[in-house]
This record gives sequence, C-alpha cells and structure tokens, in this order.
Amino acid sequence: MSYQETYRKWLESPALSADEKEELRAISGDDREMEARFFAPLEFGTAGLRGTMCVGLHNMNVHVIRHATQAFAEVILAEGPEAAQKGVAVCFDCRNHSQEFAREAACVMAGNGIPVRLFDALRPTPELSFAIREYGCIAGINVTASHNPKEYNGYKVYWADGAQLPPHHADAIARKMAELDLFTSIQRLDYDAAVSQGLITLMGAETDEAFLSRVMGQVNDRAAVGRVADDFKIVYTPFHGTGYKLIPEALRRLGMKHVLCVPEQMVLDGNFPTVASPNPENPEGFYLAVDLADREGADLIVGSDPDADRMGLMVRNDKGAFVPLSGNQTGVLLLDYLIGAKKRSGTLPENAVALKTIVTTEMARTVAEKNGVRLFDTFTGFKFMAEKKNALEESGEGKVIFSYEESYGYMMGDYVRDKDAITAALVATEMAAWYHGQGLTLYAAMEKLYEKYGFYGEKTLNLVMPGLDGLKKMAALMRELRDHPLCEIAGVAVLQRKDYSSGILEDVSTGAREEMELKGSNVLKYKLADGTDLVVRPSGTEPKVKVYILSQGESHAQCGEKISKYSAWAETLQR
Ligand SMILES: O=P(O)(O)OC[C@H]1O[C@H](O)[C@H](O)[C@@H](O)[C@@H]1O
Repeated sequence: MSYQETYRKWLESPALSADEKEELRAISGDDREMEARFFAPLEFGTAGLRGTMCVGLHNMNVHVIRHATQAFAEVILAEGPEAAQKGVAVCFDCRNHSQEFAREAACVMAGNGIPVRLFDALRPTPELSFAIREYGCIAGINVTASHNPKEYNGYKVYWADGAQLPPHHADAIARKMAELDLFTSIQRLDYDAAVSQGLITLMGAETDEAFLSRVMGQVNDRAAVGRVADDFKIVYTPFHGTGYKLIPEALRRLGMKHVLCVPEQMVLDGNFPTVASPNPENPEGFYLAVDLADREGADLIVGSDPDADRMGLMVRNDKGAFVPLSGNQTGVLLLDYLIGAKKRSGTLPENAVALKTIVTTEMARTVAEKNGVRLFDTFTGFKFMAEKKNALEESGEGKVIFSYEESYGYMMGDYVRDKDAITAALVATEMAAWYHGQGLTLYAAMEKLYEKYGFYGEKTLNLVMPGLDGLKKMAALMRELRDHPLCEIAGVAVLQRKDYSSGILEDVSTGAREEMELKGSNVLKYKLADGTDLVVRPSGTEPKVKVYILSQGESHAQCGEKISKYSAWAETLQR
C-alpha cells in the first residue's frame, strides 16, 4: 500500500476519533509529512518501538500501541494457555500519554484473555524487569522513550527472564504485526470491565518494597558510608522522571544523611521543562544540580534519566569544579570498586565475570583481567547482556558481578535483566563515600586508575541522518564501507577488520579470515596499528550512524591527539 493509500485508510477508519481525523486532515496538503507518517510501520529497534507522538503509522499513538500489543498477545498465546496465564506486567514512565498507552496495552492483553499486572503509577524501568521475575510473568511491556526528547514515546517488550526481547523473538512480533490489520484485528476489553473481571490487577507499594529490599542487598560496605555520612553530601536529580522516589529512599537506607534533591526537577513532568534533553549523557542538563551542589558544598551529583535506567555522575575535578564522568569512566570505576569491595568482604565469586558491549572501553577488560576476573563482550543493549549472563550462569561457566555499556547503563545483582539506575546510584554513592573516606574524589580516583591500568580515552561521534533520506544514506554508508574495505584510516594502518554482520574477522596483512562468536548485527570494527579501536554502526534508537573511537596511549594528551585525528576522519563519513 502506498503512503497515500495508508493515509486514506486511517482517515476513513472508525477507530479514529474526531480529533485524530482532524489532525490528519490538517496535513492533507503536506506530502512530505504524509509520507513521513505513513511510508512504513515503526520497526522494532535496539529497544522495541520508538517514535514521535502523533497520528500516523510511523508514530506512537493508541492505534500503534494496540496493534503491537495484539501481535505480542498472539505471540504469547502461541506459547500455550498455561504460559499465557502467567500474565504480563505493564509499566510506564512520566511522559505525556505514557499512562494512557500503558492502559491501552493492558486492555488489549486483557481482551485476549491474558492477565495483566499494571503499575498503579509511573515506575522505573528496572522495577518492571524485577516485577516480571518476581511474579513469574511470561512477559512485560514498558511504555517509555527513556532519555529521548519530549516529543517521543516508546514501547519496550520483555520476556519471562525480565530482559527485553532478543531480535529473533522481537521479529516474531514484527511478523505478526505485518499479518494483522492495525484496526480490525484488535481484541480489547474496556479498562473497568477488565479490572472487575480480575484481568487487570494493580502493583503498588508492595512491589516497591520487594524491589528496594533486593536493591539494598547490593550494598558492599555500609561502614564506609557510616564513617563519612556526617559531612559527605550528594545532590540528586531525576530529570522530572521516575527515579524521584526510590533513589532518594535507597540512599537514605544506605545511611546517607545529606541527600539534596533538585527541587525543580523533582516535579514529574513529561515536558521536561528545565532541560533540552533529559539525558544524563548531556552534562548541560545538570546546571540546576551544579548550582545547588555549589551552594551547599556537595561532593557528588547523581542523575537518572526519566525511566531511571540510565545514571550519570558529576564529580569535582582537581580545581573543585563539577565535571561529568563519562559512562565508560563510571563503569570502569564501578568495576574496579566492586572487585575490590567484594575481595575485601570475601564475597567475590571464584568464577566472577564482567560484561560490557563491543563499543565500550577496553579499559574495562584491563581492569577485569588484571584482577583475575574474566570479561566478555556483547552487542549493544542489555537484552544481549542478559542473554550472556543467563547462559554463563546456567552452564556454571561464570558468575556475572557487573554488566555495563558506555551509554550510562549498569546492571548488578540477580533481580533485574536491564540497566538499573536505582542500584547503580546506590553503589556509586557507596563507592564515592569509600573514596571520600580516603580523601579522594571520584575524579582523583579515576586518575589513579589511569596511572594503574594505563591511559584510555573514548569519544562517540553521531552522524545524524534524519528522515527517509537518512535511512538510505545510512545504508549507503555501511554498504560502501563493506564494498571498499579500509586498509588505513587517517594514515594509520588497519590491522584487523571485524564485520559483526557476517561474524568474520579479517587480518588485513595476511587476508586470513576467521569466524567470531558474535554475529548478526550491522556493526564494523577496525583495530588500528596504534592500538585504537574504531567502531561504526547505525543506532538502533535514533536516526544516526555512530562512530566510536576507543583509544589508548601513554598519556591523556596522546589519547586526545588520537581522538582528534579519528574524529576528523569520522566527520568525512557524514553525508
Ligand atoms: O546506540 P543505540 O542503538 O541508539 O542505543 C543506545 C542505547 O539505547 C537504549 O538506551 C538502550 O536501552 C541501550 O542499550 C542502548 O545502548
């Protein structure tokens, strides 16, 4: 069907309200807008569906939510009646329409006879992952666009282990969606009817408490906090989102006496009025936190994104000014701290393992291996880390103590299979308190790690390619890099090329090829003669190709020079 036909189908459907039809009529003369909204359905990417909120096939609205949920329900029903009766947990964040979309998803599951446990109000993403496992649900749904700008919303799907669906399973939903008519295939029960029939039940404070008690089990060294609690101060911001309740509560339970929350950003608001982007990866959003921390003489700033799966830290540098720690740095600090704390308390498993993604700093490998801990790489996304954790632990091959990716995601413990800002904020605060007791800021602690393990520097360049043209440009760039394999980059020889799509590693000088364990993802990785790794991949969540520069050298200056050189090269890839 052409986009014009799909547009007309929507306009004529009785499923659309008068307001929705009005919105569509308003774009009738705008061909580009019509094409952008109706050229194709949204695809399941790194984290399920994500799009801007408006009426359209390529957007987030109740119709797309119902359609995806009908397809998901049929995938669940195919597992048999016993599996379906385990039910689905449904969660949502603070975004505009999130609660409405979550209720719609619940009503469609109920209409298919599948029981739903719906949160009574917004909750952090990791609490959903926990609830699926805790209540033995078959699956989960989360309505959130995580850290994206306010125009976006998203739909994440989880399976019984509490992890987001791996690609082969998500593909089954996508295939079902293609088979099912978006309007006429939907089986939906009204919310009140579903509640009165017991098909929708609510989760509330009891689930928070069960989750928090597991989170608190991740504390390694409460005494380290007790020793500094009188003067160690932190500032926390939830960026208007779901971390607002449980993170301050977890920090209080840790024994922190001075937790100052940024009042303007404690206000739940899907318009994120105080920030351009509610993403702890963007340090600009921390300006209110920095003001408060400077006024109050705080030592550390912790922030979580709107669905409280990402966590970011701002620390005082050697001049006393607040600077961001990158996700790579925070992960390295946490990994080193956790290994040390667990060794000190005698709780480090003998076969301890850490996980990171292929685009995360190699410094983590050095830290792990120098401490006798194995480290494995996965593709981007916690579904892959969850899969690896399950496989290693089920086979008895290893016990995962920490998993992380550079994009500010950290996972600890056994009760979640997704990134978890609640536990990460707790352990990062404990770690900062432990260093504070030795007169060190996290900034100083990071410098010591560089001296101990070697200098590393990372940078990610985003080659933004929006719209329909952008999709084509991204595909063309990846094709070109495959059709004309690079032998040198910015004048430096390429030693190895890894194509994670085919799973082939090629030695450039000998031409020898071998199969890698990881394959099936559109990612290219180059190992260069100066020790740098460069990775090129299209983002699964935003219209951009990401180029990751992972350098190492003898000093910060040397890493910096390499980063500038390869950044200049990466910019030449922008179409
Ligand atoms: O690099 P992208 O595909 O855009 O993904 C960036 C990030 O998006 C989400 O937050 C996912 O949950 C992460 O696992 C991922 O690292």
